[in-house]
This record gives sequence, structure tokens and C-alpha cells, in this order.
Amino acid sequence: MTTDPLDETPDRLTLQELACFRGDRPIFIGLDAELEAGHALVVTGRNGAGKSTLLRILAGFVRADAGQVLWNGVDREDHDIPWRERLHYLGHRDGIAAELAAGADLRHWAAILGVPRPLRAARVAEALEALDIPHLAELPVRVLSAGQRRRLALARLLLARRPLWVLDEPTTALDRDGQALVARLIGDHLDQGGMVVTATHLALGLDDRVVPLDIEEAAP
Ligand SMILES: Nc1ncnc2c1ncn2[C@@H]1O[C@H](COP(=O)(O)OP(=O)(O)OP(=O)(O)O)[C@@H](O)[C@H]1O
Repeated sequence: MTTDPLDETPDRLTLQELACFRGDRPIFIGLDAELEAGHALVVTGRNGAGKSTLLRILAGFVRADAGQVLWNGVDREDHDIPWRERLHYLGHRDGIAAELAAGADLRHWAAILGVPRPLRAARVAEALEALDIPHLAELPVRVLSAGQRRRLALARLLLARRPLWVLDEPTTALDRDGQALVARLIGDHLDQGGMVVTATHLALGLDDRVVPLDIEEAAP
């Protein structure tokens, strides 16, 4: 029987000497960071510093040109599929099917995320409730405002429990309540032993659970 090397509770994420080039141009070189369960790595830096690129490397959409990303010492490059199955990635694009109703979009995601069919309706209802958008369930996504769409995208995080959340500017387009909600969702996820890597300039109010990573200082 083969065992999945990522089956252990993931409690340590290590970025080791990561480098990324676009053409001949280095975006960052020699980037190191360490994150433990229950903590959030908050990536900051000027526009174009490479925050989204770093998050996309973690999620497995972009290859690093050098260095490693390790989870409990396991290299993500060697375990691409199990790695992806243990994270939620939320990028700038919401990944929402415009013609579906909001609730149907989430049901679609629940299927993609492997939620067993009999549990999907309840999970979707809970996620809509948590993001304070149950009244949008029957509306086509194309008529939603930018902030409502963002809330719908964030609701995906709650459909299936995954230990690592990779969130690129998760509060874009959100009002103050929405921003507070994101901080609370992240706090709850950390309370449950999860990990978060996020590019955000929002003060999360998570104090000692935040590990700051200024990408320009870390890899000038
Ligand atoms: N597919 C690509 N091909 C070429 N260059 C790219 C590509 N994707 C990103 N870049 C470049 O890499 C650099 C880093 O981009 P990235 O989106 O990671 O920055 P960022 O820190 O997230 O910026 P922002 O704060 O504006 O969102 C930028 O100069 C960008 O133009």
C-alpha cells in the first residue's frame, strides 16, 4: 500500500531559496520563509514586486526557476496533485461562471472540490450564510456587484476543509463588513490549525499569528 506523503497533518510550510524570472528579468531571488500551522504568512511589496507570482508558485500554477516549496519537508514539485488537493487558491479572477445562479455556482464548486453529493446542498447553504449572501442564491452571477462576487468566491473556502488557503488580495471590492468577515474567516481557519498565505495590505488583527513577508526586503 502506498501512503500519501502529505497525509500527515501539515504543520510546517517552508519556502527555500525560491527564485522566479520572467524572461531574463528576476522577479525575486533567494526568497526564504517558514510558516507553522495556525499562522498566516502575509506577503507585502510594491506593485509588480512578485506577490501574485509567489502565491501562484505555492498553488502550483507557476514553476519556480530555483528553490523549493516544502510541506513537512515534502517538495510540492514531487507531489503536485495531492498538494493541490490540500489547498484553496483564490486569485484576482473570481473563477465564477457568469450564467449560473450564485447557489448553482457554489454547488458546481462543491462537486469540483470533492464534496460528497448528499452533503453539497447543506455545505452551500452554510457557506452562503457565513458570507452573509443567502439572499443572492437564485440570482445569476452576472448581475452581482463586484463585492458580492467576491463574497461568493470566498464562500468556496468553506465548502471543503483544506489546510492551506492561498489568497491573493482577498478583500478586493469588499466593504468594511466584508473585510472584517475575511479577517474572521482567516482567524477561524488558523484556530483550527490551518495555514494561510495571503497578499494583502489589510490589517488582519491576528497579532502574533501573522508572519510578515516583505517580498522586497526578503529577496531584494
Ligand atoms: N506571465 C507573465 N509573463 C511575463 N511577466 C509577468 C507574467 N506575470 C507576471 N509578470 C511580471 O512579473 C512581475 C510581478 O508580477 P506580480 O503580478 O507577481 O506582482 P504583484 O506584486 O502581485 O503586483 P500587484 O501589487 O500589482 O498585484 C511584474 O513585473 C509582472 O509584469
